[in-house]
Amino acid sequence: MGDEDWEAEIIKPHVSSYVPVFEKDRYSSGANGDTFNRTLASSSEMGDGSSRRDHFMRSGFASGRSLGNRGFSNNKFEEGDSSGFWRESSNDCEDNQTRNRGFSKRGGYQDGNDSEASGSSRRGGRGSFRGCRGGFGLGSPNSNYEQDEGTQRSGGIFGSRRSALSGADNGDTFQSRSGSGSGRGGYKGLNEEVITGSGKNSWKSEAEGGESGDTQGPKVTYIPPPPPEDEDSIFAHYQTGINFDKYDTILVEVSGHDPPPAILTFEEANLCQTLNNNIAKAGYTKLTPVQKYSIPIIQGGRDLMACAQTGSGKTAAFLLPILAHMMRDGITASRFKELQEPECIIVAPTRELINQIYLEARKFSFGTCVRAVVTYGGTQLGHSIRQIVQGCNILCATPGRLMDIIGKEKIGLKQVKYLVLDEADRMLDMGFGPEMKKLISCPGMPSKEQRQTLMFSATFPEEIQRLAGEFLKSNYLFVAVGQVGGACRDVQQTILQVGQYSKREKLVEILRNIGDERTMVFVETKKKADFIATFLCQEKISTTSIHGDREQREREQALGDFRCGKCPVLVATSVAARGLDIENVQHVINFDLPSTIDEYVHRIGRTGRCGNTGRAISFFDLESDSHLAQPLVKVLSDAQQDVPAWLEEIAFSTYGPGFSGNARGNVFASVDTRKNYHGKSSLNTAGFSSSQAPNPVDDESWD
Ligand SMILES: Nc1ncnc2c1ncn2[C@@H]1O[C@H](COP(=O)(O)OP(=O)(O)OP(=O)(O)O)[C@@H](O)[C@H]1O
Repeated sequence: MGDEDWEAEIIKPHVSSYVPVFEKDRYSSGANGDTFNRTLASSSEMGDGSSRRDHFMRSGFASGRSLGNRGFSNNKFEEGDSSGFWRESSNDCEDNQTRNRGFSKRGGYQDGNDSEASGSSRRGGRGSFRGCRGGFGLGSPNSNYEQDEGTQRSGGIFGSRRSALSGADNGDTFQSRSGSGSGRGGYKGLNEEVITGSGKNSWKSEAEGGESGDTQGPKVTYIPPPPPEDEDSIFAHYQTGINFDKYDTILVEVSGHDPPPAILTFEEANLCQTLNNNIAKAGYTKLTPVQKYSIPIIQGGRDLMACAQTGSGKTAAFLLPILAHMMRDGITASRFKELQEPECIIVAPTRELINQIYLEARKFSFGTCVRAVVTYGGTQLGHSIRQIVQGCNILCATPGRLMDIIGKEKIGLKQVKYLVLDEADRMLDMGFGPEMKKLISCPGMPSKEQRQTLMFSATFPEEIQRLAGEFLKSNYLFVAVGQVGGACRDVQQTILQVGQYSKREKLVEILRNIGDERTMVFVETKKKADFIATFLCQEKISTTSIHGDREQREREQALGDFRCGKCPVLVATSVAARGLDIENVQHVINFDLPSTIDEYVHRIGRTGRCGNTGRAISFFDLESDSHLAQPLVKVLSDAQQDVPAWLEEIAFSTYGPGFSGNARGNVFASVDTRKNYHGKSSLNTAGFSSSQAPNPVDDESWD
């Protein structure tokens, strides 16, 4: 049972997770088809037309909820028991030792139960971090420990995972977040809505619980700010980097029957004038490899699984051809209807990512009659519904919220022609796979033969590829740009051996050297995100944080402050690992390495995007990260990075003499698995792959 999960299970109705924006100036201190046409070409070869070779706290301060009863002692973070500092391997309950500690010397933090309203004017002692509701230390030892985001956290994974817990020895009450949710059974996207029962209207969730008030927790009232209306903001973009043209040298492999030829230019895509105008306004002059191959495939009506490195333009690779089709075929202009029937549904695992995709859809559909709408958890359902009923051709949604809206009969599926799974490996793993299966078997959803299904990611474990067959037509095409699951070569990767007790010191040292350059710091748990953000705040490094225990408003604020540079450091859990496209992120620091190599690839892909360069530094803890040595060596060598000798040694000693860092192990799907698949499968009993897929109980707040 992972730490994160316990946290997520606990409901505390009123206190939000408040994690601050720390500002310096604010404080004084498929198994189908066995014959394949394979096209292996580098885009540059395509480019010169010659040879497609055929074979191939706001200041303020972090959440007291997470650390409410913990604190500092002697100006140090307490470093727990045998489970070690912040490994928190047992669970969130913690033992008595680490609870109920306040700051014995530093102090200056708020009572963990301050409300948002009251917290804004509070000041701690030493640090003067204002604006907190919550805060570290000083939480009431008898308070319900931890807090849920509210009604959207209910139900367990695949039903009632646990009912109730009583806190270890200290009187804390641990409430299962299941409550009525677990009673209803069903599946939730972690920290998110509950999908329940069967049949019409059986998806109860935040919507019904929160908004109609018949179940647990407070209403979700957050209404996100409206998207920008002015053209400059809609088309704001950052520059491609010096390595953008090098994309052309990446090998591309297309497998499956009868793939259409790649296109080399936007003109060849034969898009309508409005789309071309929008592409130009977005600053796109040249296609990226994944776009060169995916656009004609999608325009040709084929299903697609596409794997391309982080930051290489996968979003436009599906949006542009879908929009082109819509324009060509003509769509019913959006108009008010109680039941909307979108032609396209796009799902992605996190709220911020789906919102980003929505903004891209809005940008490319600017000036057309196509209306995109976004809906995601943590926001008021009524608001989403009001947006939807005004017209919806493209619905961008997180899975839980999507099922809610369908259950409320605001969205009908009959007209769906395009179903897009972004971060598809994540969407099909144990966390979201069941929900996606429900989606495709919803009443009205056209069968896979009748719709076009498109999957995109930078990573595609083999098991997940096999599962995907259920969603895709048997003749789907597989596009692999570079090594499937490989890291972006524009990211300079450094692995440092840092023991858990030295990590904070090292982090500060690195951040001081970095100065004001934008940096994402990844940690493994929500609590630690708060903790490290606070620590950096103490060190007077302007920091904010994002994780699943923060309210949506706070998450968006944090992201906004990071994007605009107000807070150059963002401490994040894996909720921010995938898809987020933030300008000018020059560094990623893995304070903790993630549990899977795929997650590592996604995390470091927040930098080095679109031909820009970036740096990733990862702390490798010998005690806990040895299992990653082998895949790390492979990722590093595939991306032509230096591999430290010590890491190779660990990889070798862990995996024996057969291991070669350069050999293709079974770490990644190197190719379309249909070619390797001989009926073997490592699916678990639920029909979902257990390997590679993040363990949902350890998982972060995916929506
Ligand atoms: N052809 C292009 N020309 C210029 N910029 C582009 C082009 N295609 C995409 N971009 C820009 O590159 C950035 C990265 O694109 P995108 O977010 O779609 O990457 P991705 O492949 O989906 O990454 P990830 O795997 O992290 O989700 C975006 O800012 C996007 O606007």
